[in-house]
Amino acid sequence: MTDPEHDDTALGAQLALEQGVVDEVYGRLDDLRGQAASSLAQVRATRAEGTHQARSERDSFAAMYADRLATYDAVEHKLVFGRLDLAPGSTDAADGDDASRGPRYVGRVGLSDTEHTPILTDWRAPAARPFYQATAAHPAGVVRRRHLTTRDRRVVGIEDDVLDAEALDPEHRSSLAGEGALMAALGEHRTGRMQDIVATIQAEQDEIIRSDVEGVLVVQGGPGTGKTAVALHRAAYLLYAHRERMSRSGVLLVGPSDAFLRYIEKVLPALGETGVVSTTMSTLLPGITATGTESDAVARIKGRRGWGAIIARAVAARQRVPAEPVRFRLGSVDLEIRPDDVAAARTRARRAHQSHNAARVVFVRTMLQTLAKQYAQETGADLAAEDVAEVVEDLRSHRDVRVALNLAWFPLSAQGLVRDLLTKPHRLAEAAPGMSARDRHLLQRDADHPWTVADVPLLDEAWELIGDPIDPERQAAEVAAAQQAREELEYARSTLASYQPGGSGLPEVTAEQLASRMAESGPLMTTAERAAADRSWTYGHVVVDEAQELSPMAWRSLLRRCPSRSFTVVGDTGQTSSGAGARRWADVFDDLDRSWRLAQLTINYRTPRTVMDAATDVLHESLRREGLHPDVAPVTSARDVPGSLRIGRDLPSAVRESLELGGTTCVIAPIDQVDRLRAELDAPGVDLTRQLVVLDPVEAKGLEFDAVVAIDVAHLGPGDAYVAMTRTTRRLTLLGALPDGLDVRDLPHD
Ligand SMILES: Nc1ncnc2c1ncn2[C@@H]1O[C@H](COP(=O)(O)OP(=O)(O)OP(=O)(O)O)[C@@H](O)[C@H]1O
Repeated sequence: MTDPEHDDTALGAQLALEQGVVDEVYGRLDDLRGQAASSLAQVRATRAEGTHQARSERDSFAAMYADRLATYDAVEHKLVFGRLDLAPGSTDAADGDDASRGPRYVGRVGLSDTEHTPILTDWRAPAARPFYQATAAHPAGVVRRRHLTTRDRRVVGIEDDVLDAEALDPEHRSSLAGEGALMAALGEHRTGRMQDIVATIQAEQDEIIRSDVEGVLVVQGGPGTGKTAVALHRAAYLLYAHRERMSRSGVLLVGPSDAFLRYIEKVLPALGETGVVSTTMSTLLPGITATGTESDAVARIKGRRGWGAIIARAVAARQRVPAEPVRFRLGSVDLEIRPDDVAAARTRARRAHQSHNAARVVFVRTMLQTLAKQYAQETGADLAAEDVAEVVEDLRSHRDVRVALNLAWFPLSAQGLVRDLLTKPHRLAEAAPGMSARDRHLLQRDADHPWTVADVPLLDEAWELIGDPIDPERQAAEVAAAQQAREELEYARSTLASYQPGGSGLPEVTAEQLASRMAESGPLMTTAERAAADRSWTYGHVVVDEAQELSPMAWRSLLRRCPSRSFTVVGDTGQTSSGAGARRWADVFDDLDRSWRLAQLTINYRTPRTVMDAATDVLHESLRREGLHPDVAPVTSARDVPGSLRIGRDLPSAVRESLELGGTTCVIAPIDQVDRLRAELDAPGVDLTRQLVVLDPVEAKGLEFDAVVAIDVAHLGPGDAYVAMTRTTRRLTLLGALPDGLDVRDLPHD
């Protein structure tokens, strides 16, 4: 028989014991923070004297200490959340740690005491893995796993999983206590900002987070299964486990919307990581923001695979051999630009395998030399090298030559080429002879139409083939910058050792990171900032969220950003709303990367079971009606909430009652109603930190709210209806036209 009073005392004693450990860890964090602050103050107080080198060194170290301070601040919340008790004699190959050293504490970062003894294990370290992976069937030497719940710096709860009950001594057995940390996290009110899940990552999620960095990993999972959370934690894990490679090349995260990027922006910093470039497809290319809209039919045409060949043909069409010789006069000599010579120069330039604009230099040089030879033949002179150079320069500046060579090999820009294709029917017909006249007609638009998201991969394709606009000054500056970067890396390597504080528990700063800060292009520019500004940057890893929305052309663009094909792709083909998006992952990846692998997530941590089951019925009904067969696996909700699904009476009362639950409420409606509803409810824009927002289903992708009021779900496509119905953590109220497939008999009507 259990004695409640004894249980309380035992729990109190355990809480006090854990508080002691947590205090020590925070004490160490405070010390390190103090050290970093004083180092920063010291560096800042140093007078920036003399050379550029000395100044940039000072700035770089100042930035490094400022970064450390920011990291210490970011990990403050829930710094310690786990404890592993290992069976006596069990050793861990990862760090040689063994049970005799006492329990192992797991937290956001790794910390050691002043004697260099580890006091906190980084959640990403191999030694922390059993915290997420150990089960009763496979305890991995763990006797007990303890979840610590802290508020501010206070331990307020403990919860134990006994993995090896045999090995537990009676004293330990009586100390088992605590509410489910996971359920507690799931039950919290939403704030409009995603929180990390580091304290409660589940085994199937951990498996994906730590999966091998190489290759394309596709994670399919229904709504709320933690795909976004897993993708972000995987990015943090890879930055930790492959720091050298990732700090040099960076990690790119592609999300569905700016609102989504704001929603998740706090997660990686809270995991101690800031070096990730976040973007949407609309802003993938530096200097271009796609704000235009267009019909789904047009987006679908633009998303088709064949555009690589179409754009290549459009570029090749600007490398032309004239039908007739072009005659001109240089001084008193008659010369001609002959079709055969142009054809030969064109072949030579094409063989250089460079972009159009870079190869143009080869073409022009070849043509000028050919014409200089013709000049020598015509004059019968045996020209010395300087004379040839002079003739070449005269030819280069000759107006007729310039015009003829431009016509033969036109200097292009990606924007100009794509705009021509979309606004000049003859250009598109020439480049896309296989496209139907109807599709070509659909694509045509006015020249001042803003870029759309479906244009971005076409622009990228063109940019790849055409290269940057020709700018000799910039080319020279790039060569000089590359030389300087090499020197700075050498310098950073040689000086870094003396500055590394050591024993801080934080990842060491690499020479590459330091050198990148010293770069002339801006002493405080990080790898991430430089990567974001450079279209041709190739990343160490790319994470793509809501990946089901991307077209085959968008995938081509993204694969270009990481030729080593290290990708984490998360999505749900049941939620696809773009006509150009994916219904089956094999259709996307079999063509792009044969070695792609699939992982599945099956537990919904967001949506109450009643709501999730109804959403699934509606999805299946609408897919059946539309004859669609996406790969969707069944999803089970981790919990239910009484009264979580209801039919509303009218908008004001549905919104009022939703807001009364506390936390956030979102009204989701077909796009043509959104403006009116925003005005009516005084909820303008997409500010997720407000208590009430109005969104269309595409804007709501990836987000979640305490309560959702979904209007006219019957008028939404299958993916959009599924998205709208699965955004809530507590209550879904349906208003207006109800979707087919919903069993309304037992539902409460307001
Ligand atoms: N292991 C976990 N511990 C605590 N919370 C979790 C866990 N896994 C997921 N969650 C929570 O569940 C919710 C849904 O997660 P997330 O947004 O990552 O799902 P998703 O699969 O991307 O959803 P969707 O496809 O519907 O946008 C989030 O609030 C997330 O914090």
